[in-house]
Amino acid sequence: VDLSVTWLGRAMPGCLYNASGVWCREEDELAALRASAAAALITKSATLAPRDGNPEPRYHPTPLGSINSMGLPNRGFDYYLDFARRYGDGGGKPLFLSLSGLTLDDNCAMLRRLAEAGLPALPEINLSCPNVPGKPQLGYDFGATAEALDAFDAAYPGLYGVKLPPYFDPAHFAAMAEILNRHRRLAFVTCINSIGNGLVVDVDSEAVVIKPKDGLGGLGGDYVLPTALANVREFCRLLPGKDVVGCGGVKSGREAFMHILAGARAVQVGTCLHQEGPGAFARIAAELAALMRAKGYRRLDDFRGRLRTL
Ligand SMILES: O=C(O)c1[nH]c(=O)[nH]c(=O)c1Cl
Repeated sequence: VDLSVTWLGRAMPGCLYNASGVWCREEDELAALRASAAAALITKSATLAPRDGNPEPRYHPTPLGSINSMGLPNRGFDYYLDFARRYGDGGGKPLFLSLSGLTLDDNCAMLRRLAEAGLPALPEINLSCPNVPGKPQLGYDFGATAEALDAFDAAYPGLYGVKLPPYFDPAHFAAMAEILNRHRRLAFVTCINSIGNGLVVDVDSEAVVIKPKDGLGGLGGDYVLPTALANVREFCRLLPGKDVVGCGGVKSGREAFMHILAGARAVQVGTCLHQEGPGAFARIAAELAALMRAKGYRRLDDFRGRLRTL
């Protein structure tokens, strides 16, 4: 079976890669991803200047997934741009740079610098970080999102994507789609980021499990799979001509299959990668291939977007 993906004028040897933020903050982590069965790489969301992020504990695994309030710890844009310069074409594995400026000007400055560098790396602009105290998620402010995308178009001449927060209402899917469809070079959306501001409680300690925001953090893993699939399927329907990358709750070939059935062009792995490490990509790919073989599918196009309704 063939798990390869061709999109954005690039070819990927498979369909799985990391979710931004997981195993991608440091150069050695990115090198491990590149050496793994991941079919692409994306860097930790960059701010213009380096950041330490929120106080620890700020990540906590649970039986059903994870909660995090990292607070955008990253090495700063120059570090990831330098990595991208030395990455070249990555031996056939596309590189994406996640950008999460604290202001619109910062995002535009990073986009301009990326454009000037003239590298194959593509930006995935993060509209959905839920964990910077005092900073609301851009993706939940439709006016601000519309303004930001106009500025991104002016700052960056190439193809770009955005990382969206989960939406939970058809009116919101429609409102976002109306805005996103105004932008021809906005070539892909990644659905979803963590479900923001959940609260995990430890019965024994009678306490929360992470320090920032009195325990509030973004949820990942099993908690988010149905929401992720809904966002993938709705935006595939509402954004003709754009690609949707599925992210959320992928821990085996089965969830990867679900995301592609819902329409995903490619699939990102977050919480499961954090817990298992880069070996997860070979395992999930093998499971997906076995599932495809059992169903008589030879390539992803044989079933992508074919989710049946009743
Ligand atoms: O706290 C974080 O660094 C973080 N955590 C998330 O779950 N999603 C994001 O986009 C970011 Cl930027």
